[in-house]
Amino acid sequence: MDSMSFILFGSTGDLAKRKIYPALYNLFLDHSMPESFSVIGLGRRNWSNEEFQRNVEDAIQTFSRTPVDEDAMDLFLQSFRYHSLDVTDSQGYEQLYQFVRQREAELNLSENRMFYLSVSPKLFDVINSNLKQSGLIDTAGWKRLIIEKPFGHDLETARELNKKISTVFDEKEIYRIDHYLGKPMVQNIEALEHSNPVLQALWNKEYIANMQITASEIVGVEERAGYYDKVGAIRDMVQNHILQLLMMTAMHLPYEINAENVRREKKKVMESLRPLTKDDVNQDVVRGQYGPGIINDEHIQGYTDEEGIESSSRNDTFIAARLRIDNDFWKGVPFYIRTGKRMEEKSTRIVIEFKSPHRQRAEYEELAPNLLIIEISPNKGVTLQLNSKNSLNNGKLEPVHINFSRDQKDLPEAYELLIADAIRGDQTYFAHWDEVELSWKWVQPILEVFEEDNAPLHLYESGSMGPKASDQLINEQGFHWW
Ligand SMILES: NC(=O)C1=CN([C@@H]2O[C@H](COP(=O)(O)OP(=O)(O)OC[C@H]3O[C@@H](n4cnc5c(N)ncnc54)[C@H](OP(=O)(O)O)[C@@H]3O)[C@@H](O)[C@H]2O)C=CC1
Ligand SMILES: O=C1O[C@H](COP(=O)(O)O)[C@@H](O)[C@H](O)[C@H]1O
Repeated sequence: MDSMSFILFGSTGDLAKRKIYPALYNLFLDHSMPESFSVIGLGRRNWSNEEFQRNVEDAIQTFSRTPVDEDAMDLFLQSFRYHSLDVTDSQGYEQLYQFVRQREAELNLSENRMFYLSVSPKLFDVINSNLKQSGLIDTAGWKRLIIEKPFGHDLETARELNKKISTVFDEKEIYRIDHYLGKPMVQNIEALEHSNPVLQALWNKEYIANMQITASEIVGVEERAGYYDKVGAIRDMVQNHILQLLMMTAMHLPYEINAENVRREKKKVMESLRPLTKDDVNQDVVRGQYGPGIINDEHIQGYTDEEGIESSSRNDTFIAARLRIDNDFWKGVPFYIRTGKRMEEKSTRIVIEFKSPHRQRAEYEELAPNLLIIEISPNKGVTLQLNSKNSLNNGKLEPVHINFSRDQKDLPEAYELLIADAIRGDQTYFAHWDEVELSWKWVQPILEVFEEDNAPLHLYESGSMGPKASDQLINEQGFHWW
């Protein structure tokens, strides 16, 4: 693996602490970091190297999935240095450049530089311009950019951001993080289909009645009122994570799994996704907001009573939608998605409901459908629902479940898998610009209808599975949510 500098903008922030340091540490333990590397943490605060290293160690103690090994930790931290920089100050980049080069010389590193933007999206642009002016990107080795979400606020701002970034980094150098793509069970979808001829043969419109993607959360807006009230579930979850799950599930399997092929097939899914007009939105999309309720015996206040949220807020904390993919594989198969906060359970899953062939025998009429359930998080596993005779119940046909689940703690975290891929230069599980643009294009009419407040806002009880209108949406085709 190439030696490299990992230049982390936002190294004193929440994401770095909860996800990035634990991921780097586990990769280090796993020998998935280059033999020599330098991590340069950036932020405005005036930390010494020792303070920085102590913070990194504390973060790993608190958030790593594996226990800390003191010897390994000491070795790991030797690569970490802190450099104070206000990213809006263009003068400061010269010093940063000198510092990066100094560490490259000390550690005898090749000039491979990974720039990780773990800062507010407001700063993406200024960092990008300042990198362009500085010598940092003129390297004899590779340069790569890992960029956090959200990538734009709507179609237009996403395009502007991409245009600017593209003046500094080539598409092959841009790693847009969507942490759902790093989840092991999401990366398993294509393997499941590829390696099981039984599933491969059934994975199409002939055999599938509908597909359902659910990402329900128990948590509410938490401490992110300022951010969340401006974005809602549609931008926070649907435009990125949910549409990525849709692409991963619906893409036609390429013969060879590599970044180019997977991204080409995902793009095709988005190109075939039937666009919504603003008039369609009320038919195919349900907007909800949580009201008060009870979760785990605890009284929960409604969204508009949360700190930092205006009592008049019409923001969406829940979205359900019906989507159609107009290609040869999926024509006629409805895809249903739903996501929301303050729901009954935390669960991200994909459920594939198979068609029931015409029945000859009356006893088969009441049969449950066959289902393939892919549990993504927090449980990770696959369940197949079949029907079988129960000899303890007069030979009645009843649904049975064949399932396997992975031991949760052994599985790498999404950030581990994604950072490892970026270090190796593998873009398969990063969002290509085409996917991001097509996703914004698809959600744009919904954003506009919501902006104009031209869609009902259905209140749902905290602790429920969303508003009744979401059940009605799926009932229209004779289905229900699994
Ligand atoms: N936290 C999370 O769980 C998730 C976060 N994200 C994304 O990750 C990114 C970072 O989020 P998060 O860590 O939560 O944010 P925080 O607010 O916790 O951290 C922001 C970081 O930016 C630095 N910063 C702010 N202004 C400047 C400046 N002018 N110059 C230099 N550094 C600056 C801060 O350092 P200092 O104060 O020292 O200047 C701090 O390190 C965002 O894009 C967010 O959307 C995505 C998914 C989940
Ligand atoms: O990106 C985000 O994702 C989380 C949900 O992620 P998960 O891995 O816990 O399923 C969501 O809570 C947050 O609002 C959103 O910004």
